[in-house]
Amino acid sequence: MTPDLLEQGARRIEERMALLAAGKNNTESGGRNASTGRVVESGEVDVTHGRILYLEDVSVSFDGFKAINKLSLDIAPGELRCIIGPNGAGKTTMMDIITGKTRPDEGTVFFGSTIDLLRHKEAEIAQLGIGRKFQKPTVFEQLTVFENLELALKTNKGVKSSMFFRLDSAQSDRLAEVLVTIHLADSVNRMAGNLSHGQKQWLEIGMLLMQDPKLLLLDEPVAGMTDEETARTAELFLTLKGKHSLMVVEHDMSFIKTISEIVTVLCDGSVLAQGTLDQVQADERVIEVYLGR
Ligand SMILES: Nc1ncnc2c1ncn2[C@@H]1O[C@H](COP(=O)(O)OP(=O)(O)OP(=O)(O)O)[C@@H](O)[C@H]1O
Repeated sequence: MTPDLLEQGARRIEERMALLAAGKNNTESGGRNASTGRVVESGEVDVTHGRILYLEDVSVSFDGFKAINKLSLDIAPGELRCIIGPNGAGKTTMMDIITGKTRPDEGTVFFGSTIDLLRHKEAEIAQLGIGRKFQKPTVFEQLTVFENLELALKTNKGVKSSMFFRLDSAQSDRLAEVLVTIHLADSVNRMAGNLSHGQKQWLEIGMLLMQDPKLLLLDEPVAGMTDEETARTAELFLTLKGKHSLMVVEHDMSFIKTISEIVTVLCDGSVLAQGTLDQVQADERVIEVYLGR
């Protein structure tokens, strides 16, 4: 993502924060900025409207039960958005819809302003630059940290080209950079199976980073981590913010407090509240359904 686009994203977040500070809790997906008319190169996501992800009036039912109900939200380029909400609120289903695993019954889901995600299959969406990390780490335990990261570059390649795959110098540089980012530079030759739970989570995030995703969806990334690992994960996410857009679903409020700018509260498949953590924590409706009295 170019500094130009990141600046636009940052501006959009600042505008949102100013709105929120003024007490205008914007839970709608409206408020589109006028296009700057910037020319978008092929392979790049068009964020000239200040959005990398845009959902409008999305609904899906399972056996007549509305798991997602007219859900609208959008995310700015480079933003780190936290999503909270009670069990069954629809957080995972929302990620399933964004990544093409579940098709909604109705609604709009756009990546940037030109890519209609509902027209793409799951594998294509990953290739477009949306990476997803599930709650449980799924690294290759019998391979080293290095091999896991190297493997992440081979995915989506044919068997033959995978066999003869060699890192070029740009890829080697990227791998070295990712190792530092995920705090595993000292563990490059360790078997992934011997890493701690937190380190496995970081390695899996590193595998996603090897593909340089524009948007990362992270489902309960600090569940099961020690306090120290959680603190380092917060550091990691704050490093990623700006370079990537992140959507983080988490129940750990102290973690959310460390990393959050805007927090979206989902309930019954739609946005119940949105704002800074202090704002949503003070919202009676959020206290009622999620945070408890
Ligand atoms: N494939 C499915 N078939 C039937 N019901 C489903 C399916 N997927 C999700 N649901 C239901 O939709 C609702 C939303 O589930 P979802 O997993 O998205 O919630 P969540 O907010 O991620 O919850 P949690 O915090 O517990 O992970 C739940 O009531 C769930 O049982």
